[in-house]
Amino acid sequence: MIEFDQVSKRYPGGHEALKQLSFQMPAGDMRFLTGHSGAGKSTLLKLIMVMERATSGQVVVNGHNLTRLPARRIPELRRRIGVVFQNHQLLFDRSVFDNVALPLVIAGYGHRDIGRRVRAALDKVGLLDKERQNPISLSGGEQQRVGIARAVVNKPALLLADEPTGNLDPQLSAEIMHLFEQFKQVGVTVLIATHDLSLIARMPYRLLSLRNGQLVTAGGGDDVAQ
Ligand SMILES: Nc1ncnc2c1ncn2[C@@H]1O[C@H](COP(=O)(O)OP(=O)(O)OP(=O)(O)O)[C@@H](O)[C@H]1O
Repeated sequence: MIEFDQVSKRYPGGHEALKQLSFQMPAGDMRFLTGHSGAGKSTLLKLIMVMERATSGQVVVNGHNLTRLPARRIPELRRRIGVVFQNHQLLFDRSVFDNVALPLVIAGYGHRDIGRRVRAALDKVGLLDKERQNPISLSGGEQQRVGIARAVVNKPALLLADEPTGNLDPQLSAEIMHLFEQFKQVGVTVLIATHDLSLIARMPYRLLSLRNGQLVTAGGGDDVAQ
C-alpha cells in the first residue's frame, strides 16, 4: 500500500527534511507517525499526497510509483486518499452537509448520490442530526468529526491525518482515535501523525518514529507501540 525506498527530501534552500527513509506499510494497517517538531512528519505525509516530491528514492502508493507519476494523474490519486488536518479547514459560511459534500461536488457526483454518501459519512461520525447546522455552532470535537466525515466521504482506501487531536482535550482525543480505529476495522489503511504519545501509548499499533528526518530504529525495528 505504502512503500518508501531510500527516500530523501531536500527543500529549496537546502534543508534535508527526510533522509534515506525506507519502510513498508501493508494495506489495512494502522500506524502512528511520531517525532519532535520539525522531524519530518508533515513532509512524509505530503510525499504520499504528492503535495511534495521526493528528491531521491522511490515512494509507491497503491501500486503507483509517485516519483514518476505525471502531474495530470495526481487528482485521481488524491481522490483515493482522505486527509484530516489539525485545524480541519472547514468552511464556516456553509452547512455541515455542504462541507462534507465538497469532495463529491468537485468529483462531479450527482445530487442523489451526494445526499446518500454525505449522510452515510455523517452517520459514521455520529453527526447525522447536525447536517443543517453551520460548523461554527459545533464544539471542537464535533468540528473535527465533520473534517473526518469529509475525508472519508469518497470512501478512500487510505486515510492520512496530521495532528488530528492537536486542539482537543484527552477525552475527545481518545474518541477521535477510536473513530480512526473503526475505519481501520473496515479495511481502510490509516496513518496518523501525532505528538500525543500518552494518547497512543495504550493503543496496539506500530509506530513510525522520526528524528531529524530519519527513522528511529533503536528500541525495536521500526518500533512496536506496546
Ligand atoms: N516548504 C518548505 N521549505 C523549506 N523547509 C521546509 C518546508 N516545509 C518544511 N520544511 C522544513 O523541513 C523540516 C521538517 O518539517 P515538517 O513540517 O515535515 O516537520 P513536522 O515533523 O511535521 O513538524 P511539526 O510537528 O512541527 O509539524 C523542518 O525543519 C521544516 O522547517
